[in-house]
Amino acid sequence: MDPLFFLLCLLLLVLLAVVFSLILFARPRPARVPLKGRHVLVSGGSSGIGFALARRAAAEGARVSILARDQTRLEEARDAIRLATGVDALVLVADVRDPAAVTSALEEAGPVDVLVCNQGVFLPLELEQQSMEEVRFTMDVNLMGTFHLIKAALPAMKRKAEETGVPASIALMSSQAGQVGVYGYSAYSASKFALRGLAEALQHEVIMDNIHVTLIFPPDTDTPGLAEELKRRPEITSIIAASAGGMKADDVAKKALNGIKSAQFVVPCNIEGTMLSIATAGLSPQPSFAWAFVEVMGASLMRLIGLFFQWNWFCAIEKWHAKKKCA
Ligand SMILES: NC(=O)C1=CN([C@@H]2O[C@H](COP(=O)(O)OP(=O)(O)OC[C@H]3O[C@@H](n4cnc5c(N)ncnc54)[C@H](OP(=O)(O)O)[C@@H]3O)[C@@H](O)[C@H]2O)C=CC1
Ligand SMILES: CCCCCCCCCCCCCCCC(=O)[C@@H](N)CO
Repeated sequence: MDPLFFLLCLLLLVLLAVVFSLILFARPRPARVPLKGRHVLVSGGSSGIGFALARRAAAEGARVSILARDQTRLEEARDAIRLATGVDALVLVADVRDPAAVTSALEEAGPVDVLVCNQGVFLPLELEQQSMEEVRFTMDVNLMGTFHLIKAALPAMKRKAEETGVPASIALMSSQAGQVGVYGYSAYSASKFALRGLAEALQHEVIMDNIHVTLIFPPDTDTPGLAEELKRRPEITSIIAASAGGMKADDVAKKALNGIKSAQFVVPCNIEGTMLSIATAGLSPQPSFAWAFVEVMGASLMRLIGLFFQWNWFCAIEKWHAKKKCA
């Protein structure tokens, strides 16, 4: 036999063995989380990505609740959702930093099938310049707020998932800055990386309750929040963020909702995001054997490409510093 042909056959056999073992071992097992007729609660549902998500969920026949601080913006969002879909969303006024307010909001809303923890603040600044008040505020809203939501929603969610036997979902809105640390985002990246630890641990704890955890990693997304952020974002932060491009809120919402429905653990939103997710797969749960295979095969290449990106970013930082010195 031709030795080259023999080697090719051997390679194919090894690859098939990998695929076959991943089909057997990929966990948690794949599931579908239906939306029609189910209760979807979106925190930060009055603006940007959260609003787009709530509207899409309503359009797919879900009962929707939106939670945020500002009642007027919530009511405007409710009216816009009604106009677009005919669905009357429930408005919940609460600050996620206040556990008592979150608990009573969830009592008012009733049992949830899909909890989307999407509220978030982003106040980019070099840590040396940033006040600890801003650091704490970022952690309180993005991380502690998410804990409060999950703690308040989980008992009733578990009961309902058990009674109905239909899979439920807890989705957390991270960011690509929750997969790679970025200049100006020390507080923000810390708060978003933390969500990953929370999500991985939580998935272990709730899998037997038929609850699937989903982590969403959007790039820069055109929202009222981003418009505010851009007024103060350091130039270098914007240069680095530009490597992943930008998206529209509705496109992110679509990706996110598809990820939730197919019970994916990690949901990247664009091509750069997919590469980033392969590079940072770590030990995260992976229900899809096909994606598990892509992760196994892509790991070293994506590490290499990631190092080139880091090279590029450090060059940009050096150049920017040199320019600042000359001026
Ligand atoms: N836009 C982007 O470029 C990206 C955004 N993300 C993440 O997506 C999520 C949504 O972002 P985006 O749509 O841009 O944000 P927006 O600023 O447009 O909207 C934020 C929403 O969160 C609510 N919110 C903020 N603070 C609190 C709080 N303390 N309690 C309750 N609700 C609160 C706001 O309402 P109110 O102020 O009335 O409380 C609003 O509904 C965030 O988690 C963000 O980190 C991730 C990657 C990129
Ligand atoms: C291995 C291949 C790597 C591929 C490229 C990776 C590029 C990463 C860029 C990170 C950008 C972070 C933007 C965060 C946006 C955000 O969260 C703020 N707008 C706040 O809302």
